[in-house]
Amino acid sequence: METVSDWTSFGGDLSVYDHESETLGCTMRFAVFEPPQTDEEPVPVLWYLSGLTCNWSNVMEKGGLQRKAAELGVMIIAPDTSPRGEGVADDDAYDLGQGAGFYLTATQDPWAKHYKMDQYIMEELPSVIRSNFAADMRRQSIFGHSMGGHGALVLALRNPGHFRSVSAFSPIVAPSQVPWGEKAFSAYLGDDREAWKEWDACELVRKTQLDTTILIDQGEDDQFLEEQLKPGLFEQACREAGQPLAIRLRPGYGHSYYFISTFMDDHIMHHAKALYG
Ligand SMILES: N[C@@H](CCC(=O)N[C@@H](CS)C(=O)NCC(=O)O)C(=O)O
Repeated sequence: METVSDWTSFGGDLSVYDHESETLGCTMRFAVFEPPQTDEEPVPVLWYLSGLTCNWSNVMEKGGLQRKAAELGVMIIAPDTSPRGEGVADDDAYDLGQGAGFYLTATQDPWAKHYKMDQYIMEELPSVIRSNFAADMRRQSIFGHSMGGHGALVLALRNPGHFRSVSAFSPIVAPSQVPWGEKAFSAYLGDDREAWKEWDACELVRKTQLDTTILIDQGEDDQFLEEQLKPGLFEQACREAGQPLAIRLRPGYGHSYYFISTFMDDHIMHHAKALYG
């Protein structure tokens, strides 16, 4: 693991690292915000998964998470959104390939060789965090934005009990039914739509419910709301399955980090309550 940058922020430490990922077969960059409490004892961990085109920097630079995470003693990890590098399959479009890993294991060429973001987030990166930081890995939660909201919901629903809480800003909740998801899943998983169900929050929640209320914030003026996000589909699936869900529509807000940073404190408080409860 190699340190790329290291800053003091709100009494804590915000640092960026490169490491060789065996799972993904490339060098990966991630950021960690360590709250000041890590000087005394290991603290719980909150994973933040970003959206299309993003890397570690979007949420760390624009999400406004440091003050609340420092106050409440939560470590935040911001991984990248896909495998990266010259030898890694890519596409010219912003919504496929590098920057658009969709937090799944691809089964189709040329993607299958490197695109295994779920394994990276669930197994390899946690072991890097456990070995190098004062992290209490028995207490983990997850949240994310857009494609990363999809990632947070899907990873929590595929691994019930692993995360103490899950939340999302403007998540892609039904990738099998919207253009972003249809494009990515066709490429990564192939044409068999049965295989898509394993990576679709609306499908997963019908089979598995979580023992925690899922929190979602969604801007009503989000340009992607009607075509790509469709939170009503998840609301209906949760209602039918008996999954507790708190979904809050926010008038006037869009899809950007101006929206995310507005409600960031709420989400960190939601997770801290579960992590310290
Ligand atoms: N049209 C946009 C779509 C991508 C987009 O809106 N990405 C969201 C996540 S789905 C984002 O967080 N972008 C980076 C940012 O706002 O910092 C682009 O090409 O960048």
